[in-house]
Amino acid sequence: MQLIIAAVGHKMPTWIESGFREYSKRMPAECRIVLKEIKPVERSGSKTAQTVMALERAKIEAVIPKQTRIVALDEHGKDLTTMQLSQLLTEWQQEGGDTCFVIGGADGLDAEFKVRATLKIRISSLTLPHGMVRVILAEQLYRAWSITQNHPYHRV
Ligand SMILES: C[S@@+](CC[C@H](N)C(=O)[O-])C[C@H]1O[C@@H](n2cnc3c(N)ncnc32)[C@H](O)[C@@H]1O
Repeated sequence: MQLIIAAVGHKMPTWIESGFREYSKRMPAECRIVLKEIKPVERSGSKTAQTVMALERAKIEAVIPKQTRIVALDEHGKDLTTMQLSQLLTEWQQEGGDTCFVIGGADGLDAEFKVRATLKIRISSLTLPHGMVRVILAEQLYRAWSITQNHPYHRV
C-alpha cells in the first residue's frame, strides 16, 4: 500500500522538508509515503476563498489515483488515537489499495470534497500551519506502522 500525502503548498522551508524526510524515509517499501505537492492557487481580490478552495480541489483530485481511499485532514475531523491509526493501517493493508491523506492550503479544503472523503481526521483541535501538518502526519504514520511491527519506537 502507498500512503499518498496530497498537500497544497510548495516551496516549504528547509526545516519542514527535512522534518518530513526524516520520518517518510523510515517507512518500508510496502508502506511507502509518497508526497504530492500542489501549487496553491494565486490569491487575488476577485477570488473568494470558496473559489480558491474549489480551484485547489480540482488540482488535488487530479493527483489522486482512482480507487484510492481519501482521508481529509481537517481540524473539525475525527480524533484518532495513534493506536486507532495503527489499526486502520492494518485494515487498509488487508483491504488493499492505496490511501491518500489530503492537506488543504491557507483557506482549507473545499466543503464538498470533505463530505466525499472516506474519513476526516484531525491532529489536534488547534489550527496548524499546513507545512507542519505534513511533518506531524508523517511522524504519526511512522509511529502507527512501528506499532504494527512491534518496533520499540512507540512506548506505551
Ligand atoms: C492553515 S489550515 C486551513 C485553515 C482553514 N481555516 C480551515 O478551516 O481548514 C491548512 C490545512 O492544514 C490542515 N490542518 C490544519 N490544522 C489541522 C488540524 N488540527 N488537524 C488536521 N488538519 C489540520 C487542514 O488540511 C487545513 O486545510
